[in-house]
Amino acid sequence: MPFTIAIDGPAASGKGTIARALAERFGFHHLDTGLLYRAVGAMGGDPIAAAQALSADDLARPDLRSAEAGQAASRVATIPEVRAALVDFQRRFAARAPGAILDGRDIGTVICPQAAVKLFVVAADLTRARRRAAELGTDVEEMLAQLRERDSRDAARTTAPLRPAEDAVTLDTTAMSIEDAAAAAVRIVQSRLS
Ligand SMILES: Nc1ncnc2c1ncn2[C@@H]1O[C@H](COP(=O)(O)OP(=O)(O)O)[C@@H](O)[C@H]1O
Ligand SMILES: Nc1ccn([C@@H]2O[C@H](COP(=O)(O)OP(=O)(O)O)[C@@H](O)[C@H]2O)c(=O)n1
Repeated sequence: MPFTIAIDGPAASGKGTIARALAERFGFHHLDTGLLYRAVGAMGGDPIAAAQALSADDLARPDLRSAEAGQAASRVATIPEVRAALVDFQRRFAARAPGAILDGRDIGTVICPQAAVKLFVVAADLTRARRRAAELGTDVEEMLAQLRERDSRDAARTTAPLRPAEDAVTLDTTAMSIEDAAAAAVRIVQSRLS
């Protein structure tokens, strides 16, 4: 049975960074599920048709990491049919041997409720805004407002809202370096692998 790790949490909390570190350490596959929604938002037109037609190649678009793509993703992510069209791709990925790590918003609650390990990665709003603004070279105050808007939309939607699974371990990375956060996540996974 492949080993699945679910990593959820608000924007720019450090999910992808931790997921990549775990993928490297344990030799597991990694899927940044946010790219699926970013690609659907970026494709324009009917988002439901875009989600149904999505292919892995669409995830390679260079413009998906922008703040605008994140906002567009968050808007299409409220549409139940968009979410339904993306479930199979994520679950097929989650079944890849020897193990798969998926990061997003609803992995531990909807996509992979049976995941062996569920992390809910959080950090203070301003910390997250500073990190993402540094990453994109944009203004911190503007990023803070954007992240707050996106996080509240993600948490308020009726379908697959952003929330920790009952059995998720919460990891607050506010005061952690990237190395500390990765080491903490590795320890959590190792405790479940043994
Ligand atoms: N613990 C940390 N300390 C400092 N910077 C971090 C930490 N974790 C992630 N980052 C940086 O913050 C930004 C957002 O991290 P990322 O892993 O992409 O977040 P998410 O996947 O949750 O959106 C990236 O530039 C990343 O390098
Ligand atoms: N599994 C997921 C992943 C992303 N999303 C949506 O897609 C947007 C972008 O996700 P992302 O993970 O790329 O965003 P960041 O956390 O990297 O900023 C989120 O704000 C959500 O609205 C989702 O609804 N479900």
